[in-house]
Amino acid sequence: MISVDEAHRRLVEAARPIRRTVCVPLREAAGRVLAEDVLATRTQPGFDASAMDGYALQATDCQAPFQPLMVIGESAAGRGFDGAVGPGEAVRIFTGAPLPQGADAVLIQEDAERRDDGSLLPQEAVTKGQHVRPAGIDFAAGRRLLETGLRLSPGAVALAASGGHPQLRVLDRPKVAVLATGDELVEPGAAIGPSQIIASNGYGVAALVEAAGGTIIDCGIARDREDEIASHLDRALAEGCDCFVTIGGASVGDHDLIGKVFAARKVDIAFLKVAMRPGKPLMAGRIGDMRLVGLPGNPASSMVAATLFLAPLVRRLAGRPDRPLTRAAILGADVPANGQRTDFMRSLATTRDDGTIVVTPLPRQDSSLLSIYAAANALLMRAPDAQSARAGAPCRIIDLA
Ligand SMILES: Nc1nc2c(c(=O)[nH]1)N[C@H]1C(S)=C(S)[C@@H](COP(=O)(O)OP(=O)(O)OC[C@H]3O[C@@H](n4cnc5c(N)ncnc54)[C@H](O)[C@@H]3O)O[C@H]1N2
Ligand code: MOO
Repeated sequence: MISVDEAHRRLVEAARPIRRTVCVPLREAAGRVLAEDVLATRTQPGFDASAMDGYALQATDCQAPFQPLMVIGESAAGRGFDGAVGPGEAVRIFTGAPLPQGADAVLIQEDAERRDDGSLLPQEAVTKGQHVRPAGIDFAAGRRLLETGLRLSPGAVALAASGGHPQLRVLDRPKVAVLATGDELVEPGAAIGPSQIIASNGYGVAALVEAAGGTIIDCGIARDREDEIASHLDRALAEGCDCFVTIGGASVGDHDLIGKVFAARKVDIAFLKVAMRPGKPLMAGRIGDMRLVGLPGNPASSMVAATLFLAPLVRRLAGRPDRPLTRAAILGADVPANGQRTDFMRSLATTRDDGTIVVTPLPRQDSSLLSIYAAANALLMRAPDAQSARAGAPCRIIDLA
């Protein structure tokens, strides 16, 4: 049995992003990871542009004592003025419109008096370049706008659009096959016999995988037969899955077959047990590039192990940056001394006005209780052999939301 940290090193920290890439339209690009640099195909703005509504003119014509200027035309966004602005002249201009030739500044309309004869009398002086956005002030053609490996934010997507890209090449989503195992399992909504239960864990695990950037291949439910489980594994391998996840059958009972299947398929084992509660019977390994994760069957065990290991693994494979797993909090209640395994207690965390997070374990910690797991918004992490601790003591939590 190895520690949580060592298991994390072997499974998560050893993983590298997958190499498959796909092209996606911009509308689907947010949140994806760029697979190549994005260069500007154009200069932005492509022309000197007005930053304000007002009048384009020559700054030397807009100094006290002010003289009237003749307004010779208009430049609007999308429809520039064709002529040139000479001495004693001005052009009505709007935000985003091209600065006409000859002009070198914009007088905002609040500082301009239009007279009955149509001429313009400035009320304030302007400096050369005032309220003008020079061509290329945002970026020039050829500039690298976004770098390979970046996770695309909404702003980055907009920048790619402005750079002239209708689609982007991004990393493919890691393909994660999920197989529930157990003779007792039926799908939700199906007829359920005596001594059967509903296969619920896969739904929670799939949601975690998808939130981490993976895509799910739902293998359904396998009976407790080695050959049946192994054939799902073989198919996942043949389909080029990046990860094959089993649920249940990871422990030591006669019908717990995942270890046997791993052995039969010569899985390169990373670990077979982790010193944690819940989730001790957690297995991991690889065959070639495909990672295998055997999650324990108890619902809270499955979800805790998937939160701690599978989701960060998928983030890694997806090329997303790692996130710190834990954060600081204080205890909202006294807690007893811990045993030898790292304990992850299903808990409620609340944030005080001063930002302090206060965490209180829920009253029942049995790993079969999904009602408790779903009510929790955090896991209180207790180190192996931790002493009992009083309310108010510092601690670490893992967010579940
Ligand atoms: N003698 C020992 N017995 C057990 C040990 C041990 O060390 N020695 N470990 C216990 C721990 S800890 C856990 S956790 C469980 C996990 O064992 P398995 O991974 O083999 O899980 P199963 O036996 O297949 O199932 C356990 C439990 O969970 C239910 N289950 C299974 N799959 C699903 C699913 N997809 N959705 C909902 N519920 C599921 C299953 O019906 C069982 O009730 O082993 C302990 N035993
Ligand atoms: O750790 Mo099991 O995962 O205690 O229920």
